[in-house]
Amino acid sequence: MITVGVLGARGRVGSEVCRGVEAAADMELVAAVDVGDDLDSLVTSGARAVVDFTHPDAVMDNLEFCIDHGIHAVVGTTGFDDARLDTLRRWLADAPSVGVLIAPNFSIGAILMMRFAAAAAPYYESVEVVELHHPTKADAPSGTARRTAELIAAARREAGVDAMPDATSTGLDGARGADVDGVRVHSVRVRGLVAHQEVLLGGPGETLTIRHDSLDRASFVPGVLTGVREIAARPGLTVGLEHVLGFI
Ligand SMILES: NC(=O)C1=CN([C@@H]2O[C@H](COP(=O)(O)OP(=O)(O)OC[C@H]3O[C@@H](n4cnc5c(N)ncnc54)[C@H](OP(=O)(O)O)[C@@H]3O)[C@@H](O)[C@H]2O)C=CC1
Ligand SMILES: O=C(O)C1=N[C@H](C(=O)O)C[C@H](O)C1
Repeated sequence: MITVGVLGARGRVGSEVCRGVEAAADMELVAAVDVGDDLDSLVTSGARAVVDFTHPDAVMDNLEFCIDHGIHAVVGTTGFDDARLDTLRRWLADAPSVGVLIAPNFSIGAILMMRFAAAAAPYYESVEVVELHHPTKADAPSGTARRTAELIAAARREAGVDAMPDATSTGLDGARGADVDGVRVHSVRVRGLVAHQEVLLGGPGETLTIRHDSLDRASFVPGVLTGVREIAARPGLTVGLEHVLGFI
């Protein structure tokens, strides 16, 4: 049995993960922690792995605690830039048996969408990302959109593709979205939505649209459980569930 603690256990995704862990025959939910609860319960309950779906402002403190206490971590919380990833690598260097998996998106469709977008990106003059989420989301753009834009930019750099055409010279600030590595990312926040993304690619006389929809937060749970099962065998830092799934 893998003993699992969940951080953010009363949240939208954390509560789904708790249900998933409880339903898994090879796992036991030993700690369900949210704001106001003591992180020490992760240690006293004997959690071998922790799942974190909390808040970008909270996740680094949680991870420092887990690494210090030799607990593996599977992390869905967003907000990881290069500086944060470097900090994690430094902490993990002092705890060589601990594994941390950071995944901007745990749904299989989103991972495939990112890979399809990166594969198609060098073949089109223009590529832009539109992400659409519920209005209670803390961050913009989404972690998934950032990662998608970075993958697109890397694929285009590697292929030696020219910069995208854009004649915009006047207008309102923000109208062209955020610039992530030279790729425009647009964030929509609308009540009723869960998590959705479109990658729009265009060349002379044609467009290609790659779209993924998470219609229910249950879409994230199988990927999280896979991460929990695999993390003990992956010491150090892993970024992206695709590595665990063997896509890369
Ligand atoms: N990688 C992926 O596949 C996915 C990632 N996410 C990301 O996961 C994160 C959480 O999303 P979501 O579930 O929608 O958010 P919610 O706000 O619904 O849930 C977060 C929960 O964590 C609690 N929390 C905040 N700080 C702490 C802390 N220090 N210790 C323990 N619990 C804490 C919150 O409490 P309170 O409300 O009182 O602040 C809340 O109950 C976001 O960063 C989101 O972008 C979301 C979906 C999929
Ligand atoms: O906050 C959310 O809801 C989601 N967050 C992740 C992100 O920022 O990419 C994953 C998914 O989009 C849902």
